[in-house]
Amino acid sequence: MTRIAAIQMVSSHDLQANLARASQLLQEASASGATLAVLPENFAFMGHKETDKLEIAETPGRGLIQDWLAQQAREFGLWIIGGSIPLLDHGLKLPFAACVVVDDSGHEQARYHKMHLFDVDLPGGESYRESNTLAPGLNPVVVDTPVGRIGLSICYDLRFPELYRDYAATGAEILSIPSAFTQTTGLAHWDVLVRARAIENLAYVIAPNQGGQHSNGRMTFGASQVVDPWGKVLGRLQNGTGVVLADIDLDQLRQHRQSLPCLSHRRL
Ligand SMILES: NC(=O)CC(=O)C(=O)O
Repeated sequence: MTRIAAIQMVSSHDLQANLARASQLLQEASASGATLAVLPENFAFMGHKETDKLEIAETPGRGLIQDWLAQQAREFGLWIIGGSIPLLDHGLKLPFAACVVVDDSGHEQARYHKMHLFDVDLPGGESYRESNTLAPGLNPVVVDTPVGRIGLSICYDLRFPELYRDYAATGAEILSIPSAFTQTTGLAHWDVLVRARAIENLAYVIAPNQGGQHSNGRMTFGASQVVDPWGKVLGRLQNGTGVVLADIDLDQLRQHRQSLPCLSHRRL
């Protein structure tokens, strides 16, 4: 059994304040015995305008937020999945929303770019156009960690089950979904989608969310959670900042996959 932590935050436009709060929560996770912690989407920064993120964008492998991730991992002896930070690759006009995974020595082990961008007009009038300020990622990414094989994704990706099916087929045992789900869509869809991804893939899901009112006026849903392969919610936090802890038991996962082998019953 290995303990993991989903970190819930209410990030603002104050980068230093966000990193200081995240650090307290990572320390709490480590002191509670976690081996790996996942920070939510936009953990380091939620600007007033969508374009504000361009000001804090870093180049892959270099920058204040990536250095901070490495230092925190070393200090607390944690693997950290850094929900998302804007990373601008050479020659590109727009950054990726990148999920950077560092090991407990502070070395980067994987990097995933959010594949599905949140371009929506919701019935109540809320509109989002992530593709104005972000480039879409092209590839699924799995990473082997001391906790198990993890399939990486970010927020809106949650709505695309084929990504997680691909991860299950690649041997992923844990699905990581750091998010900043809106209050409106979270209320309607978050819990059911998170549990569905766990049940249909017989995988653990770790889904840390942003949860509260942000300095830009935006409301996010919270309800960060860890779900086991049978769909049981092992831990959940509705609002505000905090740490959700859960124990991963890969023997139990294998038993579930053996007794209900729907992953090998697929016909398409
Ligand atoms: N914020 C997102 O990327 C996605 C979201 O809120 C939703 O899918 O709903």
